[in-house]
Amino acid sequence: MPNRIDSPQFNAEPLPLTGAWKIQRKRRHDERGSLTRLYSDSFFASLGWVGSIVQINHSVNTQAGTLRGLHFQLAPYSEFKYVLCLRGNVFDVVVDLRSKSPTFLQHCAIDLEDDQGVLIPPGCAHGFQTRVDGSELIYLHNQPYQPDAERGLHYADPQLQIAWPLPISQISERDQQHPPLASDFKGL
Ligand SMILES: Cc1cn([C@H]2C[C@H](O)[C@@H](COP(=O)(O)OP(=O)(O)O[C@H]3O[C@H](C)C(=O)[C@H](O)[C@H]3O)O2)c(=O)[nH]c1=O
Repeated sequence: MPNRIDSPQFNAEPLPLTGAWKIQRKRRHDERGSLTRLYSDSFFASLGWVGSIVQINHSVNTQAGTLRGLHFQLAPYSEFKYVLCLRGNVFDVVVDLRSKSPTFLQHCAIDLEDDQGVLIPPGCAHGFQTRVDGSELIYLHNQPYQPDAERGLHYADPQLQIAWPLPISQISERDQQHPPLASDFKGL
């Protein structure tokens, strides 16, 4: 497992799932306010990111306890996803669905607050639960949104055993209805 990677604008720590990183943005303060860099192709290429940024999404979540996910896209639209927290605090979960991965079907959960983010490699599902009202995330994707290629895991799937921190306050109909993983699920 590579060690942490540092630059003047970021530092990145490897997560237990190969190719996933927790990223800390370094905020430059001065008397006017502050500046942070959200992304740079050289730094993210050093973490394994491939291709250009094809799409950027902004997720605004009114209530604490809101749960979104767990979502992933099937090949050929499986994607690198860089999820960064702009406001608030979220319990962020990445599930390894890569059939050949030593951490297949394992997940890692990390808290993200402002100036923190997570880089998620292709073949992983992503979801989060907000810990505070008004939590906002920005997503950078290296593949376009393809609804026909999108799939979901159920947040309470017994094969995943994810310990969500709060009672769920808001969740979409669709996210409540994802089927459980088949007991012989072979992965992606
Ligand atoms: C993701 C996406 C959605 N949409 C449309 C589809 C729906 O009409 C509406 C809300 O979509 P959805 O309920 O899928 O949004 P989230 O539940 O926040 O999904 C996201 O949250 C989880 C945690 C993720 O990791 C994914 O990036 C993403 O799937 O926006 C678009 O038009 N473009 C898009 O890229």
